[in-house]
Formats: sequence, C-alpha cells, structure tokens
Amino acid sequence: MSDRLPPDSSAGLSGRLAGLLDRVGSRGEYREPSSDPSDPAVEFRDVSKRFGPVTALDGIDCRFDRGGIHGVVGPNGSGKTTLFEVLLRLRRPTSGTVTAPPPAAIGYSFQEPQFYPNLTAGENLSVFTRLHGDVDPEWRRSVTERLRLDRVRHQRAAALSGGFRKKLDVAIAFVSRPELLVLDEPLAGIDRLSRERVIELIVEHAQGGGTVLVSSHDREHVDPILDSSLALYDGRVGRPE
Ligand SMILES: Nc1ncnc2c1ncn2[C@@H]1O[C@H](COP(=O)(O)OP(=O)(O)OP(=O)(O)O)[C@@H](O)[C@H]1O
Repeated sequence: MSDRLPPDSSAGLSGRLAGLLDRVGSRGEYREPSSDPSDPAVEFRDVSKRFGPVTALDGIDCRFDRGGIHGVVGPNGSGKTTLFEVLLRLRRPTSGTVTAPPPAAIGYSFQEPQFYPNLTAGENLSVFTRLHGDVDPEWRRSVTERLRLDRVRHQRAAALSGGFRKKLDVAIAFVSRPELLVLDEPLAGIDRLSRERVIELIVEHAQGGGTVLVSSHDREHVDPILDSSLALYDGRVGRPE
C-alpha cells in the first residue's frame, strides 16, 4: 500500500513495504474548515512531507482566503505538486495540520490526468457529471464549448492530442462547480484561445464565490488574475522566483 491513492493494487512487495514505512511515519492531521466565511478555505500549519531522505515540504505555514484566486509558484521540484496532493488527501503529510474541504468538494486537474483513457471525451464528461449529480446541463455545455471539446467528444481520451487531453481534464475539474478548485499547470500545452478561456473560467469561478489554487509556469498570463501568491523554494515558503 502507498499513501497515494493507488491507481491499481498491483504494487510489488518492495513498493508496498516502502508505502507502509511511509504511512507509519506520517502523522499529519486533517481538519475541515469552519462555516465562518471569513475563515480561510485552506490552511497549512507547520506541514512537512518527506519521501525517505527527500523533504518535499518543510514546515509550510500558509492560508488561502475563500473566493480568491491564489497562485502557488516556485521552480521545478520546489514542492507545488506535493502541496496540492497533500491538500487533496492523496498523500498524507509527515507532520503538521491541514485544514481543507473534504475531497468531494474539491475539483482538480493535475499533471497526471484523472480521466478514463478508454472512454471518449464525451463519455468522460458524462461520468464525472453523473458523479456530481446536480450539474447544470447548460453549464456543462458552456464549459465544453468554450474549450472546444465538442469537436472531439467521440474520440477516446487516450487518443486525444496533448492539448485536448489537458482541456478535458480541466473541464472535468470545472464541471461540478466545486467550492475549491486546485489546478496544477492548467495552461500547459494548450493554444492561445483555450488559454484565454481557461483564464476566463477561473475568474468566473472566483466571482461566483469559489476558491482557486493554481500553479503555472505561465506567469505572464496567470499573475494578472491572482489575489495572492505563495512562493515555494526547496519545500519552504519564501523566496520568490
Ligand atoms: N513520490 C515521490 N517520491 C520521492 N520523491 C518525491 C516524490 N514526489 C515528489 N518527490 C520529490 O519532492 C520534491 C518536490 O516535488 P514536486 O513534484 O512537489 O515539485 P513541483 O514544484 O511540483 O515541481 P515541478 O514544477 O517540476 O512540477 C522533489 O524533490 C521531488 O523529487
């Protein structure tokens, strides 16, 4: 077993042993945010995450206010993805306390896609729409059209081009209108028009009261919409890029 939700249970004995050792050493705690809208949507208190000898997060303290667009920036390997995975409870922190909505209230798009590769783009959107039950069909249509996914709805997700795969994954994150959206490099590999559409969707989400956490190396396009920015460097908060 691993502390990462396994895509399948076929990890070998050494993998399971490594995962077990990691779990044994993971004592971080989770709390749910209060109902007071002035409290932050997400808060990390002295959160560390170690992978064996590697310290990916080193005593992180940060908070992200509700209804804002918050950037998480930093060079490669600074801990952005690990911070998001810990927040989503995909990885357990080694120590510290994370306050965050339950995973069901979080939409996300990571560098590894969440969709089902053998289903078509349209089937994927239907599956995720059904999972969330109360998705407004007009909203689903609007997201799909804005990202031009209607053109590829009959194609298998695995056979889509890199840009369309990214857009399908981002659309899945948006479709349920979650209270918190976590987007790791949502603009990577997509064309200019789609980039503008994704930016537009992020802004609309926050205007509607949702909270967005976004990491992107495309600072030129993302920085102008940010309400706050958290700089990570070597797993610590602080040094800007
Ligand atoms: N499963 C893992 N096992 C071991 N080390 C890991 C694991 N995941 C991440 N790390 C290490 O943790 C550190 C932070 O990695 P992370 O992927 O969080 O950085 P990042 O800021 O998202 O980088 P990038 O911009 O390249 O995506 C790196 O040193 C990385 O090698």
